[in-house]
Amino acid sequence: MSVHIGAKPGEIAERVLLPGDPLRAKWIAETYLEDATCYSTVRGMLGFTGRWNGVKVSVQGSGMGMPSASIYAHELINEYGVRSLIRIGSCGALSEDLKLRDVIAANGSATDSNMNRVRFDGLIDYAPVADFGLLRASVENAERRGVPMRVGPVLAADAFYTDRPDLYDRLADYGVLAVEMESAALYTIAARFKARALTVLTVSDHIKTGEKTSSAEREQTFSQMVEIALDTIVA
Ligand SMILES: O=P(O)(O)O[C@H]1O[C@H](CO)[C@@H](O)[C@H]1O
Ligand SMILES: O=c1cc[nH]c(=O)[nH]1
Repeated sequence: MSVHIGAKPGEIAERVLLPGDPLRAKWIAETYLEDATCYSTVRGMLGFTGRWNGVKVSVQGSGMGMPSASIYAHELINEYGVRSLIRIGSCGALSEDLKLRDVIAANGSATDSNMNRVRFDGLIDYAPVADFGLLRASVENAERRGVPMRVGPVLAADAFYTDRPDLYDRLADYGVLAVEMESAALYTIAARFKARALTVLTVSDHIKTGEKTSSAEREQTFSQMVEIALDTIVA
């Protein structure tokens, strides 16, 4: 077991889905995975392993924000040998032409986090990007399922409640689709340790219109995103 994950060696698959919400992990395990078992309850950040289309897959809660998600990505890759990670999260739409429940694949991730400035001594603005193979497979799987998934950059923000909504407008002008809180750290850690990562998101709220889904809907109803991610992680 690692410090933050209570699994024994071999209990976690090489392919992992990462919802921020541990109860979304539980719902996915119970709804989609065959023979799912819970391998970790450490800090309530639940993790499960089962099979999707006969292939071993794990689903691990990663918490909210880049410090939390970084811990899970680091330990999964370095202590459990995980090779492919797909974050499946909720996000706030910045782009006017997105609506509630639209699905997005994040090909790149802008961020206001200081983590990569520390990594590169403030000398480089590192560009965290998705693994191209996973991204391409997710597009193919979305098309096969008839889901009109958008592909584009997102913002990984440190703060959920921002004092700078003007920056969201500026980012939208530059084609940034939505805001969430983990993708930049996931892409960076996967690159550093030679793993593959992708982020697929569902629009849970719209920053411009104020429309929003409930917390129960965010936990248990974003099924198109989950199905695309499952098809992609086993591809
Ligand atoms: O729904 P999840 O995966 O937690 O993702 C989004 O929701 C949380 C904020 O409500 C942040 O973690 C953000 O990235
Ligand atoms: O990080 C997030 C997630 C969902 N909605 C937001 O506005 N921000």
